Amino acid sequence: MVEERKRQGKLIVFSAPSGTGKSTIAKHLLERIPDIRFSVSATTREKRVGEVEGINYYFLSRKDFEEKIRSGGFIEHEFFFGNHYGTLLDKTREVIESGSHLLLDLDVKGALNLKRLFPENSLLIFFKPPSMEILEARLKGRESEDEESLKLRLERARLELEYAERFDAVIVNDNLDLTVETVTEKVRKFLL
Ligand SMILES: Nc1ncnc2c1ncn2[C@@H]1O[C@H](COP(=O)(O)OP(=O)(O)OP(=O)(O)O)[C@@H](O)[C@H]1O
Ligand SMILES: Nc1nc2c(ncn2[C@@H]2O[C@H](COP(=O)(O)O)[C@@H](O)[C@H]2O)c(=O)[nH]1
Repeated sequence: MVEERKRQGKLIVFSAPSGTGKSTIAKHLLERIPDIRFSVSATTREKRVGEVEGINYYFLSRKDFEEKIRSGGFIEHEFFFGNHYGTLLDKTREVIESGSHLLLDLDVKGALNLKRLFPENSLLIFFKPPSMEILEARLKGRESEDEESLKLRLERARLELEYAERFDAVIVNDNLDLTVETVTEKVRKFLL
């Protein structure tokens, strides 16, 4: 008897300058397509008010994160804003081998590295803010950053925007409802 191989899940990657709206859009997409799971990354940054271990991130000490890098525990990892961020190998494997799809929220370098590892099985979506002024207002409105962190994030935003054209799709996140509609349609097509 020929054993049928289980279909592997696909990877959807969101990237955008910090504060553009990735997490907000992700929340809506996950409500609309239940077959997608959110990839919980590991980070060494401080937990924000309201964030929950294992839901938003796995919050690791710098020592533990660096130990995990050495033992090959990450598919990809990057260091920016003074902290490590990384996608856990075992969690990712578990989800895609179960046949569920995975939504990842990664910086531009992490996203492009993932594309190299999964060229056929990944869709990279880049979100642009309508303008730098609106991006700054969104970051300030979130009340999550101090002056220094705000400055770092806006500086990095300019650099990240230069990577947009390397992505499979680029969407300006102006009107949230419209963005969610557009993304949902693109993702549904990709998952067919
Ligand atoms: N289309 C939109 N119009 C107005 N405000 C928005 C829109 N999308 C997101 N926001 C708001 O902008 C702020 C930043 O959004 P969010 O936290 O989702 O960004 P992010 O890209 O995930 O940031 P980070 O990369 O730092 O996690 C939030 O307060 C969110 O409510
Ligand atoms: N390369 C990776 N980038 C990641 C990962 N997890 C999150 N991120 C990116 O970090 C920034 C900042 O996040 P914040 O929670 O501190 O605001 C954000 O733009 C994410 O896209 C990861 O595992 N790898």
